[in-house]
Amino acid sequence: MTGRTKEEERRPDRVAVRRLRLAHFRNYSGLSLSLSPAHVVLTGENGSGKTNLLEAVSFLSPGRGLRRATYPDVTQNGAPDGFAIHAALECAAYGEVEVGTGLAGNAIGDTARKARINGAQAASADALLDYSRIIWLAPAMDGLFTGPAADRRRFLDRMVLAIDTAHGRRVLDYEKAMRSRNRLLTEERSDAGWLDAIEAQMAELGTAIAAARAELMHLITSMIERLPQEGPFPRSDCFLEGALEERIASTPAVDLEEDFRRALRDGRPRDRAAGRTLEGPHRTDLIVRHRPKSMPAGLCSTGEQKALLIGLVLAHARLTGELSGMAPILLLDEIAAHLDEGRRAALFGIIDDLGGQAFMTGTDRALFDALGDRAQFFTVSGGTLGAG
Ligand SMILES: Nc1ncnc2c1ncn2[C@@H]1O[C@H](COP(=O)(O)OP(=O)(O)OP(=O)(O)O)[C@@H](O)[C@H]1O
Repeated sequence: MTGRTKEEERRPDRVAVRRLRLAHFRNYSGLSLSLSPAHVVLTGENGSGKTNLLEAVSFLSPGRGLRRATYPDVTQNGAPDGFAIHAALECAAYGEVEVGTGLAGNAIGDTARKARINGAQAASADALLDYSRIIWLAPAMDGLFTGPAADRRRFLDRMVLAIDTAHGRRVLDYEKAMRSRNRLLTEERSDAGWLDAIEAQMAELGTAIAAARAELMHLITSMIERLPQEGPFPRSDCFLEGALEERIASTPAVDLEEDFRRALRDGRPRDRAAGRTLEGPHRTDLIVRHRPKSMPAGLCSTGEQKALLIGLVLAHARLTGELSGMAPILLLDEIAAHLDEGRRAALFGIIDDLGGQAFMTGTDRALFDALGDRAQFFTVSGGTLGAG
């Protein structure tokens, strides 16, 4: 007997950043911070380093973080030896673990960022997903529903990490194979055998990517169904517009991988003329509709889009917690300032209920007063932190 109720047994474990050290990251020459497991509120003037700190935490997951910055950009101006981020994470499931990441020297590119777990180099930054899940919401995402499909695809692919930690790597491998195919097609006498091999790889990866996205859509839709009808953030209807994903839903019996491979082969003259691959999961779009208004998200007002996005991100956070067993660390950049008092209180209630540690920023400390001792407060100024 554990003495825990069924409800408690289902609750994901809290993962908390207990120590954070930064070296040469953005405007932080060096930072050493001890934290309690409570939420973290960072307030300070514009340009003081609040978002930079959230960005550093976002680098404790694979990918290019909440700003999608290049690694030279996040390295402090003038620092010759790259940047380093170290954190001690605490979780009931594994105790405490030291994770680290950084970039040495002038290395650039997605594969260059290294990850260390308890001092040992990991095969890739994907290993960080075994110790925490990090989900963010930042002002840069405000145009998600009106901007390019590529941004929504990236958002979608990050959501898929909730069910498949290898998904990000698969997407990168697919894109690399596609770039090789595009290059080969432009050559005057391209090697047909080589093209066959690349297309077979694209078909295998592309079908797996589409299947994982379709599965995620199914799960997120069921999660949204379980949320209260009259919550503070509107519910969304999400679906995928993409040939492969649609066929997975409508004709599951077909051998999609073989179909896609054949489509790529048959499409060579068309793609050669276009100078790029015109069919595949790299063209998929995530369509989001505002359910109460029955309207495409892109047609909603700025405030409505923001509320819809918050709702979607919180639904994803809940799903991630349920599937991984770890309540995600939330990075909420400049969110509280855009909400009225009622919605702000509701947001604080939801993040408590999700069970994870949340990092929040704003210029006005008073907006977070309601958190009381559920949060630790810091003021940020010129890349240094003081008690808030
Ligand atoms: N590579 C870098 N090296 C040194 N400083 C940098 C680097 N990149 C950005 N900065 C500085 O970091 C500061 C911005 O910090 P940040 O975006 O975290 O501000 P913020 O506190 O979130 O501000 P706001 O309230 O305006 O969003 C700017 O002054 C910028 O010049």
